[in-house]
Amino acid sequence: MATEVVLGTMEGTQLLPWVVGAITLLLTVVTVCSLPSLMNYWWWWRVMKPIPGISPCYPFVGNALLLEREGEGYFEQFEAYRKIIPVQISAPMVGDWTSDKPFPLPCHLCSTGDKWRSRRKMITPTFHFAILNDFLEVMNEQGFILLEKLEKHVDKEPFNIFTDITLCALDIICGELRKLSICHTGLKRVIAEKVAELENTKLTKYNTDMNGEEKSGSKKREAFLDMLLNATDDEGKKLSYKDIREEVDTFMFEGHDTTAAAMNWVLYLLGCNPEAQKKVHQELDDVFGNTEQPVTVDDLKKLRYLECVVKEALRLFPSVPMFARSLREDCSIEGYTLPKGTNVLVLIYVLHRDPEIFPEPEEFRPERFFPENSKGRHPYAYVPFSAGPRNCIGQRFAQMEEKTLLALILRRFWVDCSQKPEELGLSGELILRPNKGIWVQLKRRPKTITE
Ligand code: HEM
Repeated sequence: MATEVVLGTMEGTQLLPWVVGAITLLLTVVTVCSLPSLMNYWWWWRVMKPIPGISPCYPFVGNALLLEREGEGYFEQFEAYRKIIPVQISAPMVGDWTSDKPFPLPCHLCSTGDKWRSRRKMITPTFHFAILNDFLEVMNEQGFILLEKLEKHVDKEPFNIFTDITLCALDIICGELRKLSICHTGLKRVIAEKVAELENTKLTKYNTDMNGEEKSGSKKREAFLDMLLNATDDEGKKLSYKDIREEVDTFMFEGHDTTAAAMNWVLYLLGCNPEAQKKVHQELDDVFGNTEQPVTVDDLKKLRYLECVVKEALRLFPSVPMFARSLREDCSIEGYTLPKGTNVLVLIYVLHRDPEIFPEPEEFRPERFFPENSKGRHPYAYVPFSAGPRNCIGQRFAQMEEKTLLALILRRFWVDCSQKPEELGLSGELILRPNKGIWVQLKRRPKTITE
């Protein structure tokens, strides 16, 4: 027994140097491997340190955990700093997705470099004026369906209008795709059917042309999907199934949530500001008289006050309240240098509340956007659709949809809203929306004749 204990101790003593050696080696490898990151972090820390911000901010721990993460509080905390505020998670060692690496989700919105450039070029014609005008028909169609849904609320209790508007926006952007949004197998089948349909159309067109017949006067309305199927890059290459699926996902997401939120905010703001609503009604009466005809492109051009209302609502409640960029070169803001590679968040919500540019920023004043009042305003002081080459590709589509649906709704109804700002449940996520909905009361406008 005593011999066994002595032998065991000797084996343990012989193993000890191996264990110590292995641990030392491991620590050396870890230190050498993390040295570049540590040096980089130290350098970053030194450069960012002079910028006043949320304190305390400890190395590696950062200060992001001190941020208010909910709704209005999230944005309000930034207003105190106004121009620039450094936030460290434990940057730059984590979360560096906006640089050269693609975002983990495959979509146009999140793609970078050559993929984004090529996609953007292919898709841009889809948003051409002439094509957008075709969408006006869909917007009117869906708008009238929405009006019928709203009819049952006239002269009744306040109700949450948010879902009705959102579903209408969804129907406009994707028509038959709506039912397939979460089912990619279904989408694949629709794409295959569309490809076959397209080939058929080409064949029919060829036969017709060969027979010297006149082209049919009724131009078939193209849906987004048809346009994506026809899009080609510089070398004439078409998008693959996977590419189309990615783009459909992007349009479904970007193309309805944003406009739906924006229209809801307009109804909320007009419901709380009867004087502005009266001006909208006056304009609608001037343009449409007593009729309920579908809205035309010419009508839209005449709705100038409504356009200012839409702009002012997007100032106060920008559907996309912030966006991120990675700096390609060093940048100087307010005398502080932000080094190349820094990830920055542009807080549109805060930018649009700068009292030097928009006096009494919390007030809803569509007149701010009258041409005479916008003169001299910095072009980047108001950027609900972002700016530069990565700005919103759907801006004109969104403005057309907003004005059309709002004209249809407000032509027929008077909107009342007594919801207080604190009852909105503002959520500062990717899209700025009221978590508790928009509660309005509808009254029929006396002048309109329902068809
Ligand atoms: C009121 C409505 C809308 C607002 C406020 C809005 C706002 C924005 C903003 C701020 C961006 C830049 C985001 C970023 O850089 O991270 C953006 C990008 C984009 N938007 Fe919109 N959007 C609206 C409607 C639409 C619609 C209707 C569509 C499509 C039908 C659309 C499609 C896109 C796409 C594809 C991008 C990415 C562009 C690119 O990176 O090349 N948006 N939008």
